[in-house]
Formats: sequence, structure tokens, C-alpha cells
Amino acid sequence: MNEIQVLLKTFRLLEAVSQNRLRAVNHTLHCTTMALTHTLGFPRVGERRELKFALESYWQGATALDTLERVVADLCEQRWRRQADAGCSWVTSGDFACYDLMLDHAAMFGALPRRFGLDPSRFGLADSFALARGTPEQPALEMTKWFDTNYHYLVPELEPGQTFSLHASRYLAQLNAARRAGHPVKAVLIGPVTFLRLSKCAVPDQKLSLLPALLEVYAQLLDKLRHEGIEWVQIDEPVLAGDLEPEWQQALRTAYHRLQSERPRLLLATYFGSVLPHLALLTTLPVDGLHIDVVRAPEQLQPIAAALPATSVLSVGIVDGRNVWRCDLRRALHTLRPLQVERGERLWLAPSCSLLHVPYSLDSETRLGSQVRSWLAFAYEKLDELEVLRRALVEGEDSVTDALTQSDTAVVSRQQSRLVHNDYVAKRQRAIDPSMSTRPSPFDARIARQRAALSLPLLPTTTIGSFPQTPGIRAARAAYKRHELNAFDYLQAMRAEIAHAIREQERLGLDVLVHGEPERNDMVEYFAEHLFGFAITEQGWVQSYGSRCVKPPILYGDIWRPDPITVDTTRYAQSLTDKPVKGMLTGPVTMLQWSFVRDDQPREQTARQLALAIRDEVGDLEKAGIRLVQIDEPAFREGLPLRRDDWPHYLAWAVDAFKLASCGVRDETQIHTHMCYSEFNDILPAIAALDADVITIETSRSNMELLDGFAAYAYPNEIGPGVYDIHAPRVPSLDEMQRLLERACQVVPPQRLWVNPDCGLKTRRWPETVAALGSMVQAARTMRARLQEQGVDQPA
Ligand SMILES: CN1c2c(nc(N)[nH]c2=O)NC[C@@H]1CNc1ccc(C(=O)N[C@@H](CCC(=O)N[C@@H](CCC(=O)N[C@@H](CCC(=O)O)C(=O)O)C(=O)O)C(=O)O)cc1
Ligand SMILES: N[C@@H](CCS)C(=O)O
Ligand SMILES: [Zn+2]
Repeated sequence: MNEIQVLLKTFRLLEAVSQNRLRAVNHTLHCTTMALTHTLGFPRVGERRELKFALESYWQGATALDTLERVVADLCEQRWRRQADAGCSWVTSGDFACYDLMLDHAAMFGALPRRFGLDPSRFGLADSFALARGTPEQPALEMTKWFDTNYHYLVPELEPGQTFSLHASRYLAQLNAARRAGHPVKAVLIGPVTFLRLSKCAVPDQKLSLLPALLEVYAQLLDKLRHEGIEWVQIDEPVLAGDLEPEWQQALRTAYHRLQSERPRLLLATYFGSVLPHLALLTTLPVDGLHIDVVRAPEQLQPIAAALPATSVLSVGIVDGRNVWRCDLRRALHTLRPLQVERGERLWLAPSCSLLHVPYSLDSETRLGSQVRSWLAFAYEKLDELEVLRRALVEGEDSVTDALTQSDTAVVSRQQSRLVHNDYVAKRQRAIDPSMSTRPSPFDARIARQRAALSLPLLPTTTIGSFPQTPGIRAARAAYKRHELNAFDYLQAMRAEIAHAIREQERLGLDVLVHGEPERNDMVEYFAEHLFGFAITEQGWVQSYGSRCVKPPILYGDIWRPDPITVDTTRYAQSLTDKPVKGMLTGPVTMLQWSFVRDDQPREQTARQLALAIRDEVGDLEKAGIRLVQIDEPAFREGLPLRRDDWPHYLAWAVDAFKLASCGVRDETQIHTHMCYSEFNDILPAIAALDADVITIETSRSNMELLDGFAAYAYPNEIGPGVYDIHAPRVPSLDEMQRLLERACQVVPPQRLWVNPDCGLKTRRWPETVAALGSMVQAARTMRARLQEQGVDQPA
């Protein structure tokens, strides 16, 4: 670079800095006069899933880390620009993660599991993937649901006496990138109490003792942010929407008192439910503002607004961050206006929670019917709604007449639409009677008949349903959707995959086979495509974990099933083998939980409609000669309300929906269910009440810990604890599986045990799948022989 170039560059830099200062000054002036808007978080994966493709390409070794970093920088830049363009008073920084935000916080606080042997001060993005995906030597961190969402976070592993140290360069670099782009920035952090509560400690009782040390790194970070000139930090404590034992309430007090000096202003963000039970605590915390979710818990607004000091900011989560329905703007204004009078610029408007859980934009949708489309708002549209609300409050409703009229029209159209209300469904629902939710005989009688009909060995081996979704399968489906492959050829291609899966399973020696689900893009979306009352998006991707995304279907109307959905594929698979083939369906609670569902009727009513449709499918499979049907309910636990007081009601209707779907079959037909990535031990009575003949569960990442609960509860029916983790590419050794199986045999009578992986194999490749299943079958055979030697070969 010559001298002139250097001078020019310096000049441009100075110019940029002074422009940013000017913007910041304007921003401060602007903020003192009116309600502000902001978002708690934003989708990360990219409008066209750019992050997913960049990650997967890097993991495959096809691109370098630099390329991934460039994609990340572009994505961050786009998200901030979009927030700024929509009029947000701050852009949010700190909510982006390449794989997961809890993982990034653990790394930022130097809390790396010792078993990986990583140095926190030299920790980079590549290391974070080792924790997230495992290495040949070390299994990945556990992954579990983020509250009641379909997003999965990685569980930090802490140990007694854990030390923490601050490594915030990546976090700060992102924040400074936002500022360099000229945006006023609000930083966001997962709060210390939520971070600690969601982490795993080798000695659980000692977890809280780690708080003081953890607070020191938070304090250092906040101090750094203050030095950086950050005015506001949003600090997320969603644990406040759940029950908190007195010691955890005390932890909140300790935390925020410790963090009260040398820091920017703090907005304590709560979401996913009411924080009213903690109101007394909240009003005493030394923070500068509070965000509350008034979509999930509208009842908390008035009491909180009344109790919160007038000097505090109240951020009202008025636009639904968890669902895709357009906001009823007129109603929202009615709610907000008194607050605007009381609080002025200390009223902030926001989505109820981070927008991570909704798709990017309706602009990408070309095939939604115009009526349904008019009822919807995705992340971009939700930001626009906030801006309309802000303008209506500040400049008057006349300034946004068109937007208000459109909102009114959508409200009325949804209430009256024939797309939503179907008399046939209403009539069927009225005809439901309790006998439909009970099997003809109790489990003991049923299982005897099933054993006679199926003649399975001790420790029968099976899989959870899906086999690898290969690039070939995906390409065939993509070509079919683009009309480049005709329906007949697509069907043939899927049949070839089914035949291949059956051949492989026979070769491996599995006892109960599956067709492999090649025709399913996703276990929820596929069924939604075949049911009336659902709309499917083209680009409505939402991150589920890491690079994996789902497109939750939109359940807008009464549900009914025009035709059988899975009978052809299952019957075809059964025609290829003498071994029993298990039919594979998604249960009503999971269909509900993983879709964007109606907010105009209780969830339980929607669940009943779904259950009726699935019941019809189960009946048709039975008629087609299928002897086992698995009804997957991986979201059963996730649907549980965050507060225990609300559990009984949910569990009653959720169990009822499953039973309505599953109980219409003969004793000889064996009903399986499957659940994964959840803690089940606190809902075992409800799981037992499902009365599925067999339940397969994820257990291997937690070393079969989950099974102890089933054993302690004396779970009465058959169980298949997963003997290997399928979410990481690592192929477990035969020895590992054998150890897990031994452990399972010690806690559950072997006569009631099945042997299977943790979950479906759709994310795996065939070579790993064959290798792992081969070992699994071998482990089962070895154990079977050992049990037979001990004389444990008769049903219990
Ligand atoms: C069991 N899990 C599930 C959850 N939620 C669901 N709704 N479904 C689940 O199965 N929650 C808990 C766990 C989460 N686990 C997973 C596991 C795997 C995925 C996953 O693999 N997602 C895929 C997307 C799946 C899909 O819908 N595929 C479509 C479209 C494929 C596609 O991208 N097509 C390209 C063209 C491809 C080509 O030409 O080859 C395109 O359209 O541009 C399909 O198969 O048709 C993912 O890729 O992330 C999710 C959750
Ligand atoms: N049958 C599904 C269950 C996933 S939870 C599958 O195997 O992919
Ligand atoms: Zn599963």
C-alpha cells in the first residue's frame, strides 16, 4: 500500500467513525421521545439456509474455515441490516451461533469439559464442532430441548469446583462488526442463572455452588461491554417462566446484586410464560428493565406494569415470536396505548421471544393460498408489525391506516373462513366416546397374544424408522417437486430405496424391520402434506439443532385425512420379507408440537382432530396386514407446560390423544411408541398411561441414566433403550454397546427389553449405519446367548 492509499484509508475510517457517532447521537435523541422497538433474537440459518450449507461443506472438508467465517459475517450483516431497515431502535448482537448459543457461552466462559483436553484460551470454531459433534475418541455433549421448543441446545458439562475464565473475543468481534456497519447495538447474553440451571454438573447438588465463580466472568464481560460503550445488554433468564425452588430464586438475587455495578444497563428478558409467580422477586432485582411475554401470558401485563418502577423499561413481547399468525394490531394497540402514556420512551415493543423459532419471510412463499397467506407473519413481517405499532403509538393511527385495515381484514377472514371450519370434523369429534381410548384387553393379555403372533426372540432388535436420507433420495424428491421427475418414476425410486433398506436389514439380521421412510421429507411435514387443514411452506425453515432444520407445517384449519397415507409403502415393504415390518406414524402430540398451530381453539381440541386422523391410518395399516405400528411421540415431553401446576391438564389430554390414535386395534397388533431427547422420569405415570406395548427411548448419550427411572417406577410394558447415539457421525464400538446393554439388563427384566438405536437414522450415511447396526445386532446376540445360558429365555 503506498502512502496515498494509506492516507485515503485512514480518512475513510475517520469518516466512518464520525458518521457512526452522528448516528448514535441521533439515535439517543430519537430514543428519548418515543416507544422503541427491538427483537430478542433473530433466525440464524439464513433465508436460503446458507449457514447449513456452509457448515456441512466445511465438515465434509470441501471448504475451508475462512469460507465458513465469511458466510457467518454476511449472515450477521444481513440480520442487522434487516432489523435496522425495519426501524428497530437497536440491532441485536450476541444471539448468533454457528452451532448453538449455550455451547458458545460455555466456551466464552472457559467451561470446556476436561475430557476433550481443549485449552479455553486457544479455543476456536473448529473446537466447538468437536464438542457439538463428538470426535472419534469422545462422544458429543448431550443435546436437549430448549424449554418447550423444537430447538435443541448443547448441555454444558460442569464439574464440582469448576473454574471459569473469560474468552470473549468472538463475542466482541461480532458486536463491533455490527457497530462498524453503523448500527446502534444492544448486546444479548444468556443470563447466569439460566446458563447454570441448564448446564449439567457431575455432582448436581453442587451446581449452585459454582454461581459465584460464574458471576465473576459475567461481571468481567459486562465491564468490557461498558468500556466498549454498549448502552444496553439484554440478559435472558427464561428459567423465570418455570418453577424455581427457593435456592434458585436466591441465585437470581445473588446474581443481579453482584452484577449491579460497572456495567451497561440491563434488560432482564423473560419469555415462554408468565413470570407473575416471581413478581416480588423481580421488582427487587437491580436491573434497568424487564421484558415479558404477553402473547403466552397476557394476564401478567397489568400487574407487572403496575409493580415495575416507573423508571424501569418495560419491554412488551406483543408480537408472537413462537407462531406465525399475524398480530391483531388493533387489539395490540388497545393494550399498549395506556402503557405508552405511562411510560413513554421506557415502553419497548418486541416479539414475545427470539424470532429464532419462526421462518424468515413470507416473500419466499409462492404457493401459499392467498387467504392463508393473508393470516401470516414470519420474522421480517413481525419486525414490520412492531414498526406499525410503534408508529401508531407515536404518530397516531392515521399514519398506518392501511396496515391496520389489513390486520382487521385478516382477523375477520380467519374467524369466518370455510378453510378453517369443517362440519364433518366437528361431528366426528362430538362422536368420540371413552371406549375409543382403551385397548380391548390389558397389557399382559395383549403381549401374550402378540408374542404368539410375532414369535420374536429374547431382546428383539429393531430400528426407530428412518434410514439414511441420501443425497440421491433428496435429489429425486427435489426433481419430483420441480416436475422434472414424474410421479411414477419418483414412486419407483422410493420403492427401490425401500427394497434396499429391507435387504440391508435382513442381511444385518434385525428382527423387526421398517420400510426406512425414504419418501418422507420430515416425519411431521410429510403427514401434514397428506392431511387437510395444513399448509406447507417452501422456505419456512427453522433451525432444530446445528445445521439441521425443519419446516414446521402450518395447521390452520380442522384436520381430516382424505386417504390412507402410509399403507402403500408399508405394504410394499412387508411384501419383500417374511420378517414383520413395523408401520411408522407420527403421533398427534408431536404433530401438534412441531407444527405452527391454530391459536383460535385450545391445543387439546386440535390434538383430538389429529388423533382421529392417525387412528384411521392405524386401522388401515392393520387391515393391510401390518402387525406392529409405531406411533412416534418424541415431542410428548416437550409439550409439557413449564409450570408443574399446568402439567396434569396437559398430560390428561395428551395421553388421551395418543390413546385415541392408538387404541382402535386388536390385541394382536403391537403398538410401539418412540420418544427422544427428553427427560422422562418426572412424567413416567403418564408414559405408562399411554399403554403402548413397547416404548423405544433415547438413553445412550446419558449412559442409560434415563432407564433407572423406568426401572424405579417399575414401568410395566416393554422398553427399547437406545444403545447408541445417532446424532453424531461417530460409530460406537461393539464394546460400548455391550456395556450399555448389560446395564439395561441389570435394571429392566431382559424379557421386556428391546435393542435399538436412540432415534431414526436419517441423518447418517449407509456405511456408518451398517457398521453400527451390525455391532448392535452382535451385541444383542451375545447378550441373548448369555441370558439363555442363565436360563433367562422365557417371557417374564
Ligand atoms: C427427530 N427430530 C425431528 C424434529 N422435528 C421435526 N419436525 N422432525 C424431526 O425429525 N425435532 C427433533 C429431532 C430433530 N432432528 C432432526 C434431524 C434431522 C433433520 C434434517 O435432516 N433436516 C433436513 C431437512 C429435511 C427435509 O425437510 N428435507 C426435504 C428438503 C431437502 C432439501 O433441502 N432439498 C433441497 C434439494 C436437495 C437436493 O437436490 O439434493 C432443496 O429443496 O433445495 C426433503 O427431503 O425433501 C435438513 O437438511 O436440515 C431435522 C431435524
Ligand atoms: N420414526 C422417526 C422418529 C424420529 S424421532 C425416525 O426414525 O426418524
Ligand atoms: Zn427420535
